[in-house]
Amino acid sequence: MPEIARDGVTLHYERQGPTDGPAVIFSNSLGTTLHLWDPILPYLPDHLRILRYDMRGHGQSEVPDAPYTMGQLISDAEAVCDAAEVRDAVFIGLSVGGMIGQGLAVKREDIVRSLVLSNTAAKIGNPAFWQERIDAVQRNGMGQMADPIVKRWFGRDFYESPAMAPWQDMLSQASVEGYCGVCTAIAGTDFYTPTSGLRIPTLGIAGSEDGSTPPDLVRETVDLIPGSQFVLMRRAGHLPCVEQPEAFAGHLTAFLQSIGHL
Ligand SMILES: O=C(O)CC1=CCC(=O)O1
Repeated sequence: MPEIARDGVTLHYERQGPTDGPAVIFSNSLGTTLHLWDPILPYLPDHLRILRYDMRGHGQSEVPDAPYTMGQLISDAEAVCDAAEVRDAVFIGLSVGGMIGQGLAVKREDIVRSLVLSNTAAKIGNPAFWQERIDAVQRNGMGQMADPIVKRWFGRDFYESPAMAPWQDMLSQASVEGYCGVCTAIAGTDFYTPTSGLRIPTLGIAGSEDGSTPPDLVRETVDLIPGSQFVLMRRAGHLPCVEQPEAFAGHLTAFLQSIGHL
């Protein structure tokens, strides 16, 4: 079970694929673990070198006391990439994972050669919105909050299907401390200026039914980066890699081909 310690916090990560394959890093969303990406793995090319990790406060990574900062989340991702000796990679980040990707791309050009920004933005919500979420989670616990949050994650068809249950369970099992710590990091992040300076190939992915980061918001962010591509996935919500894994992997693979990463 590979893990590293940074800043006194143990971070869990997993690797798949050949060590000499083209590298991709996956970074997941608030309240999820690295298993968020399980559904797309069977549809990706075999020779990719895949790195996934759990953010601090999530999955099998340690849960330090909240609050956390975006700088800490970015430095954690950087430390995982350094430990796994991953360079020249495509960073695929969903929601807060996409914020981490934007920050790491600014900080470490040697690690992030290209970005996939799925269901994310340079700024998500505002401090009052996130404080309300923190208060509600601290008052009610993750178990009670999982249903209203998951309702915002998925398009209607998926939300009403039995396939939704494991994802609601994942959220119910998240640590309140870790969840609230990351909410604070998101609340304090506005990457419009640094992201506007990025000059790397970028693909934006949005879901037509995403209530958390609607398509216009995703598009506004990827348009900050000249030459970026954008895909709208219809009938998908905030987690299209879960709802439509084959289509999501198809968009990803086509992008990797288009930038010569495959
Ligand atoms: O859980 C949500 O409300 C959606 C979300 C916002 C940032 C993130 O990572 O997930």
